[in-house]
Amino acid sequence: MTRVGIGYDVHQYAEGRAFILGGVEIPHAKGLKGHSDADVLSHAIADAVLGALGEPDIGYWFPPSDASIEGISSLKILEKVAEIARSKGASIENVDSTVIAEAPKVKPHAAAMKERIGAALGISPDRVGIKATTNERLGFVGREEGVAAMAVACISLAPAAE
Ligand SMILES: Nc1ccn([C@@H]2O[C@H](COP(=O)(O)O)[C@@H](O)[C@H]2O)c(=O)n1
Ligand SMILES: C[C@@]1(CO)OP(=O)(O)OP(=O)(O)OC[C@H]1O
Repeated sequence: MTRVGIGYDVHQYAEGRAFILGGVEIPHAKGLKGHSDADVLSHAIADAVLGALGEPDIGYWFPPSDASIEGISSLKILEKVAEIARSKGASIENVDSTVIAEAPKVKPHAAAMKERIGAALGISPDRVGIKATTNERLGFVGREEGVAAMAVACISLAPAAE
């Protein structure tokens, strides 16, 4: 049986922070704000997989109130999500995503992101889709106040786990 899930996340730009997306640090004048490394793409993908698994969202597994996870790499979050999938006898078939950002350019880094996300999820990079678009300068993304990401995931469940 296959199941799908959807994820969405937004992070604000912040001075003095790294810009980490899909586990890759992209050189940029501003980074993203968060309790974690603020990897908006990995968070959307994590929620998509958790949704497909019928599990609670990222904030349940990694509460923003937990001081011990301050600055956590979101690749660790994806590794945990993959572990949850394995524990339920589920295979992650593929994930697809879109980053919505005026800057920086995502495309030059997409191959590296696919490698890192794939490794964290335990799937081949060719099962990780990463696309990007600007918001044509409209809204909070257009004003460069923040970055959004959306993702979908497809998983298959072994018959015993259905
Ligand atoms: N942050 C971004 C935004 C866009 N791209 C790439 O540019 C293409 C054109 O984007 P438009 O919003 O102008 O249609 C888009 O298809 C992406 O390939 C990007 O890399 N990073
Ligand atoms: C992983 C967490 C932990 O605080 O990361 P944040 O950086 O707070 O990011 P957000 O996407 O707002 O919520 C997810 C959180 O659970």
